[in-house]
Amino acid sequence: MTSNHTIEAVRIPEVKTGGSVRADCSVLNERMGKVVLVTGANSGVGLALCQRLLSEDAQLQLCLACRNEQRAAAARQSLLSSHPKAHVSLVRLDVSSMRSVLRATEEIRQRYSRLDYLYLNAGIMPSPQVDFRALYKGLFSGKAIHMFSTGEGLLTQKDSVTSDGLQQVFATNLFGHFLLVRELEPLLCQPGHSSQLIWTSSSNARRSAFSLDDLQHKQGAEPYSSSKYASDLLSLALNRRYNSQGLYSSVICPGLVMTNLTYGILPSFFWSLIMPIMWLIRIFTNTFTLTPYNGAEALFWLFMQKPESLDPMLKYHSLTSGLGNNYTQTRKMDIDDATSAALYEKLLEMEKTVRRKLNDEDEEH
Ligand SMILES: NC(=O)C1=CN([C@@H]2O[C@H](COP(=O)(O)OP(=O)(O)OC[C@H]3O[C@@H](n4cnc5c(N)ncnc54)[C@H](OP(=O)(O)O)[C@@H]3O)[C@@H](O)[C@H]2O)C=CC1
Ligand SMILES: CC(C)CCC[C@@H](C)[C@H]1CC[C@H]2C3=C(CC[C@]12C)[C@@]1(C)CCC(=O)[C@@H](C)[C@@H]1CC3
Repeated sequence: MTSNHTIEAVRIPEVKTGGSVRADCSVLNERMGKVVLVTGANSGVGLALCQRLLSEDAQLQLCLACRNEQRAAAARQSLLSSHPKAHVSLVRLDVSSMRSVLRATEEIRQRYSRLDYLYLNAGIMPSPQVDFRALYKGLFSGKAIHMFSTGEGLLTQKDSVTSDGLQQVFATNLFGHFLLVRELEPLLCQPGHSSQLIWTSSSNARRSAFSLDDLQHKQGAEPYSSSKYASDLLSLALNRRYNSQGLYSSVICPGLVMTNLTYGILPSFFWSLIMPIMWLIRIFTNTFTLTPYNGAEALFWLFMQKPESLDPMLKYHSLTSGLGNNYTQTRKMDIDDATSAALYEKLLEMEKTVRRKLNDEDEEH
């Protein structure tokens, strides 16, 4: 990781007109009625992002794409209780099921004529196992900070297979989102408009966990790291493919955040117990953002950027200082065009196979 840049979150500029203060119209008009779709919006970082977006822009058309109707309705209710006039709609989407992606995107295409932001945030880390021996060794290795900010060498997961015959982690964290983007292309690539794809990746993404010969990570024990590295590569490929049509893709890492995902690693009472230690570690790494609000910092920061100004080789990290101040910092990703293009080709091939399989199944019934 090289070239770090710290960036403060910017707010809509205000201008004084005849004694009254109003928001700069040129900026505001650009944002009015923007359509934002967030996957995995019913909890954690996704829900915190939605709260922050509505506090920034009351005119947003926000669509929460979630797999569980009850949890989605509860999230919508909590957003409406703090923003009663907000436009918040729901769409049922299980990103790990390709049939669900096709059904949801059909509905989204009927509902909206364009999409300004697509947050690809839903993600899983099933049955995580912590290697406590590696943790103990890491403490005295001189690489403790790196270990705490990336979790490198500390975690393995147990994967399973979906009804489409795909690896669950790959299908959820990457492939379902890839198909989502492909299906929503007409809404994202509108002449005269620019749109943003924003992936919730991770600093746990590691080149050595990923292989072009085993895209789905069937053979390893780190499907999470592999899927997040694949999302970094895919984001670059999407930029190469779609920038000329006004579509821009970026990746972020929210830092270590206390959410359902981390409560799957260690129980919530244990995290609460070691909270003072984590505040202490935060002083040295700033990557322990800990709350969903803090973790959503980079997602929120990107919302306010001109996408043309973003560098496709950088990852945007949410960071929180020892004093609790949030900021976004960029770090260069360990990715290259050749691997990214090769992954993209393989995903297109896989897409064809999946579509063929679904068509065959439809014909059989
Ligand atoms: N927490 C952390 O420390 C870090 C998290 N991240 C990433 O942040 C993202 C958000 O996770 P986080 O907020 O932490 O955890 P949460 O578990 O709180 O949020 C994950 C969200 O994804 C949804 N989701 C999972 N599987 C599917 C699916 N098949 N279809 C649709 N939605 C699905 C969940 O829905 P449901 O409620 O139905 O399960 C939930 O809303 C993930 O991509 C994660 O990898 C990255 C780095 C660190
Ligand atoms: C005293 C301690 C803080 C003990 C906790 C040890 C480990 C369980 C954590 C140390 C670093 C953590 C970490 C993650 C999970 C939990 C740890 C390994 C992540 C891998 C979670 C998901 C992500 O995407 C990463 C950004 C996290 C990196 C740090």
